[in-house]
Amino acid sequence: MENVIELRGVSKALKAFTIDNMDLQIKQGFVTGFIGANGAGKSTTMKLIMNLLQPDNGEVSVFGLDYASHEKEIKDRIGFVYDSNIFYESLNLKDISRIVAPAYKRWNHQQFKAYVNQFELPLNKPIKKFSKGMQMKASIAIALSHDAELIIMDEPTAGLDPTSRRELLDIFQEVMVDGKRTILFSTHITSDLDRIADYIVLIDEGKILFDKPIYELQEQYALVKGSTELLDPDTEAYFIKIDRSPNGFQALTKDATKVKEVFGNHVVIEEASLEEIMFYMKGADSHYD
Ligand SMILES: Nc1ncnc2c1ncn2[C@@H]1O[C@H](COP(=O)(O)OP(=O)(O)OP(=O)(O)O)[C@@H](O)[C@H]1O
Repeated sequence: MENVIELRGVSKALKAFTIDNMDLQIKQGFVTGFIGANGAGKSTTMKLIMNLLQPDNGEVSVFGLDYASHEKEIKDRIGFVYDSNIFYESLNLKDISRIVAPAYKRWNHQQFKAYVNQFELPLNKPIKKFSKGMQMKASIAIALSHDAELIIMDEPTAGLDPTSRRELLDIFQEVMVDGKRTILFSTHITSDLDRIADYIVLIDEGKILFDKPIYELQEQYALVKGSTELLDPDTEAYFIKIDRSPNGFQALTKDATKVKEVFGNHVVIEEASLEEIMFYMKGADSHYD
């Protein structure tokens, strides 16, 4: 199985927001970072993947299975971290592990205790008295303690201090070592992705703009600066978006090699960060790849 998650022609209309005919494949054995502006549709897509929302049209399959007949099996094999606390607030971690454990076939209490120790979480304190970062760590400890093959996390590093964030990224790398697991997580902190992501999916206004290996983004995408005199309808075609100013233009290209070939030393070509790619891709056509 190459794709652990597949969305085919998925549409979902919410009040003022639509996901229209979305296709998405998440590859097994890799870390995929899910990025996009506020309100772009990351959480909505993840809820569709988790069957917390049902599509109006199209198909969602996870591990090659559909939710209609395999919901329990699919959920058993996923570790899910949602962006708000889903546990009963007056319970503590001891109670929660007791309640959560029987729900999973392969709950590993030793593993759970190890994460609780590593994250320095109190076992007897009610979750409502945890800080936001502690609540996130608690969700992550549970998600990583039942031998899940697929780990889906909605902004797991939000609200964590820099040391905890780094520690968590190291843990994500550790859980990926056996090559069998898959991680999909959304984040606004693009430096997290530079550290651990293999693939990047960019979403904007409910549409997937691209789904690419991160090395391909680093190799092919670039920021180009030059004089506006170089621009005409033919040369503009090499760019996704062009910013013009009295001093010249700055643009994003997805074909740095071609731009070098065409413009030579007349332009300056710089590496584009994920943030810059996101900025320039906003409002671009769907599947601009
Ligand atoms: N239950 C709902 N009913 C109606 N609209 C909703 C619902 N949930 C989300 N939306 C809308 O869908 C859009 C996408 O929201 P979503 O939470 O998926 O974005 P996001 O990319 O996760 O954003 P952020 O980065 O801010 O978390 C937003 O405009 C939001 O207002």
